Amino acid sequence: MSMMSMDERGGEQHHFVSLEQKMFNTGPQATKALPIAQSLNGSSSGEHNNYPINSLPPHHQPQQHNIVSGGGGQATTMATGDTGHAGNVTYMQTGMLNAPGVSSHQYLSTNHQIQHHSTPSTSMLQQHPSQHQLLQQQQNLNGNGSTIMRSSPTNDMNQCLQPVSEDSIDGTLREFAPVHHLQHMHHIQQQQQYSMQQMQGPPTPSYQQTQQQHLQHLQQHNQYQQNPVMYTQQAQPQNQQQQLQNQPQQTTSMQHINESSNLSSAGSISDREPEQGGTPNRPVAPQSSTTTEKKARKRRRIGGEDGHATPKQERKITEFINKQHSQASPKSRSNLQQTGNVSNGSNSYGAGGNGNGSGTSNDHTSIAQQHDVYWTMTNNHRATPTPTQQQQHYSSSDSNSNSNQSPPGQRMVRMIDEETQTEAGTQSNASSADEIAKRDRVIDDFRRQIDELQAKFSNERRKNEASKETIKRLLIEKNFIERKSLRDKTTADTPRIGCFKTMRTGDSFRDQWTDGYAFDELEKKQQNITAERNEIVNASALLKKRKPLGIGKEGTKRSAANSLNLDASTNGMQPSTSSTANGDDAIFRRPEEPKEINYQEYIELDEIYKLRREHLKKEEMDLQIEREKLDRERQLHIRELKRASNESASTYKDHSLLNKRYLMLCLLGKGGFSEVWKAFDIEENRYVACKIHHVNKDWKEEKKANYVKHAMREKDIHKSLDHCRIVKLYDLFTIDNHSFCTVLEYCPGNDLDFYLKQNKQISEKEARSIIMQVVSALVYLNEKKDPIIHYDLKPANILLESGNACGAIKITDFGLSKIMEGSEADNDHDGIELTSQFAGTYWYLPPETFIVPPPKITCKVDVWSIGVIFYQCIYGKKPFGNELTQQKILEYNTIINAREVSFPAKPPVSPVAQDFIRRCLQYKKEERADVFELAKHELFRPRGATRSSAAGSINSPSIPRSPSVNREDDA
Ligand SMILES: Nc1ncnc2c1ncn2[C@@H]1O[C@H](COP(=O)(O)OP(=O)(O)OP(=O)(O)O)[C@@H](O)[C@H]1O
Repeated sequence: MSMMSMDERGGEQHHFVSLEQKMFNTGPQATKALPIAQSLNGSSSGEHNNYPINSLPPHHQPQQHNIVSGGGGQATTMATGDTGHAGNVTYMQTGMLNAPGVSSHQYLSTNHQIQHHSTPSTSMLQQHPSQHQLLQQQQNLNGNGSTIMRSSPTNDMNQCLQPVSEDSIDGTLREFAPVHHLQHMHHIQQQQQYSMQQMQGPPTPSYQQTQQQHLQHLQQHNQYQQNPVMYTQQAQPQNQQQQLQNQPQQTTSMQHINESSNLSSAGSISDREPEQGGTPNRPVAPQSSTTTEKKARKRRRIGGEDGHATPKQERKITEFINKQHSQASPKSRSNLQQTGNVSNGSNSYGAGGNGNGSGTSNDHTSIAQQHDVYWTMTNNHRATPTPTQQQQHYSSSDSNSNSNQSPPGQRMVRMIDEETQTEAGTQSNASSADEIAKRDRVIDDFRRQIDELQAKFSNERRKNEASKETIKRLLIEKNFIERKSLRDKTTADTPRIGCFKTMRTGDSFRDQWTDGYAFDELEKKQQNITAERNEIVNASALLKKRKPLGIGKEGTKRSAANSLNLDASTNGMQPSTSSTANGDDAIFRRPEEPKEINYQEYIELDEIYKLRREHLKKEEMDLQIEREKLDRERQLHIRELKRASNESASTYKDHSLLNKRYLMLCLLGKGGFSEVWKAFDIEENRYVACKIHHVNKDWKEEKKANYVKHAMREKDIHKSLDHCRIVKLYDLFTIDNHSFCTVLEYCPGNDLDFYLKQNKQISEKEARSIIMQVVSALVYLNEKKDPIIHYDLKPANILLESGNACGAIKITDFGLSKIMEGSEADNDHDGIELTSQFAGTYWYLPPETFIVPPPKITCKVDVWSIGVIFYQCIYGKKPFGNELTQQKILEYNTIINAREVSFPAKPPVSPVAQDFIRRCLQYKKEERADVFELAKHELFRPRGATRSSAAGSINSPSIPRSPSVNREDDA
């Protein structure tokens, strides 16, 4: 029965409530049962006194299973039925047993009563006390009565998971269970008969027989309890054989069972009954409502109409498995895990039981809920049970006593009777047995599939975990190698490039940079060049003095004479001096009179000096390049020294795994209150940049709160952004009380600031490419419903993916960004309040942000920043306050006075680029271009597009185009 029909069957439930009431209304006989069982268990509470239930074979335990595993009798009480037999007598009993203060032994006692009641010749109510005596005797005979009779709650939980309801999808169990059940019931019956005799006279030999049989039976049960799997496996082949190979025998056997004890049907009936409509008076259609067919129907629901599982059905089973596994008691869960077959129930009795009702895990809850309701109702009725109700309850468990029942009980009896008849009809139907066998095979197939999937899944999970571990290990290994090579390189470079040395300055010690030998070498080279240049200058001057007179006019006349005066020792570079024999002359040497050189010699020397000068110039240029290169190396070297120093001082240096997934690899950089780590996300298998924000412990609470507020706002803004030119924010998590981490898309390469420091300036083309991408990102930010002002656009926040100016860029750091919410955005001249004046980087902020009090700001703040960045890229310096510090900029009101931008003559820059810069750096924000205007600027017009169309467009360039300065791509 579906959950729906369960709900719809409120009346039926009520019916069982009535039965429950009856059960409580047992009169003196019934009340005797409780103390008896309690005394057996030595417990007064009776909560877990499972005296009889433990002595029952597993197939007797659906009710008990429900009782115990329900943990209060709620959730799993109805676990037996994928058909949700709310109208099941068993459920009713179970529900009752779940009640506080009502123990399972009560149920069992009652159950036994039911069995006795089924014997027409005996009155159950009379027999009950003697039954208890018999059982006590039985315990004594066993000598192990306590073990058999009592069980811990945990055992009960295990038993719960071991199944055994009539709904079991394991046909074998189905066959096995009733036999065992019947045998047991039969023994009890015999015992009861004997007890009757005993009251009349001494024990008879038949009692001995009975006792022996019962002993055997109890042993059998013990065997099952000790090892349900083995027990089941032993039982299974016989039953399978019966099913698959010898259908007639099976039928006979079943008939025999029914003949030998009609009690056998009690258990089955209780489960099947609701399938017949839940109304006892409803006529039973023999063909359609046979037990086997109902079983088959249940299986069909589990296995599919055609006997093949659909994915959905498979999933359902899996769900059940998972759910059941999660519902199982810790002990039983561990048992299941130990088997390595959590959800598989195909091989063992117990497991089969677990698989029982596998398609109904979802139903369990609802059934349990119903049960809950039921139990509430039951409790309400407990106070006023009536004898009739009790009678009805007993009747409901007895399939053969319908003829003797009072009208309310008769309904149930009739139901049971119909069920019994149906079963008999079923047993004679060989084709149904075939069907069952077929279904069983299908179910086995499903179980195998589930096994395989489970195995596959756990295997994949294991592999996945192993892969993660391997990736982590390899990354760490690689990182160790990289760190070592970086360290080695730094160490090797240090003497050449330089290092920080701790120097004393006044009272304090400071790290001071000391250049390495490469700089000394460069200096020496420079000195040599300078000396050589001086020599050439002097020699050239002398040569001019010795210039043959005739040159030009009478050069040829003197050339011959001068040629003799050349001093070989000076190699034509120095004016020659010669000493005379005179000692005075030797001491006070007088420069000799320059000897005359001939015209030819003069020309040659002059040529040589010129060439040498040119050569020196080239050498000096090379030296300059070398120096610049060395400067860059020094920058990198210093950066690496600082980075390595910060890295080794960081708490995350030992490859910390943050948030269980981010493996810290190397420190990328350290900002004011943050450090950015290159990390690997082992969940997503990608590199990320983890920006760890540290809140200073010594800060006042207000400052801390403000910092966190900003960070959270940054996160909120940033997380909503998705644009290829904007670094993505993946995650944010707290690390401890003073730090949290934002996880960003990793951008290999440097930021533009570092690149510009390295290269001073870049070509207009490269700069244009970068600016075009930045504008594209800004357009995106401005097209949002609530536009966003970045407010901190600067080269340091433009990341170069390829590490140079030729590739893609991404903008980052939304720490100062602002949302222009609602209507504010609509009014271009209005804007939003500037709440964080003087935050940001002053060289890149527009004049309005320095005015006190500040006017409202708009997205044109970012437009100004773009103008400054573009200018800096192509001219290698900032347009305003280039040489000043932030402090000085404030002091001198540099930006407030930045009314007009001027362009250096060099390098030559196209007027379009200059116009673009002018449009950005308009002093008044009202006259400044907005982002959309910039996006349409002629600067970004593709090559080949006609200028004429653009000339009169929105840009209306304020400067006429100079024919001499063209854009590079005009050519
Ligand atoms: N997503 C990223 N991918 C790669 N490197 C990054 C990323 N974000 C930042 N970095 C690098 O990390 C370093 C530090 O970044 P951070 O933003 O903290 O620097 P900062 O701007 O100097 O600090 P602050 O945020 O205090 O202004 C920089 O070198 C930057 O290039």
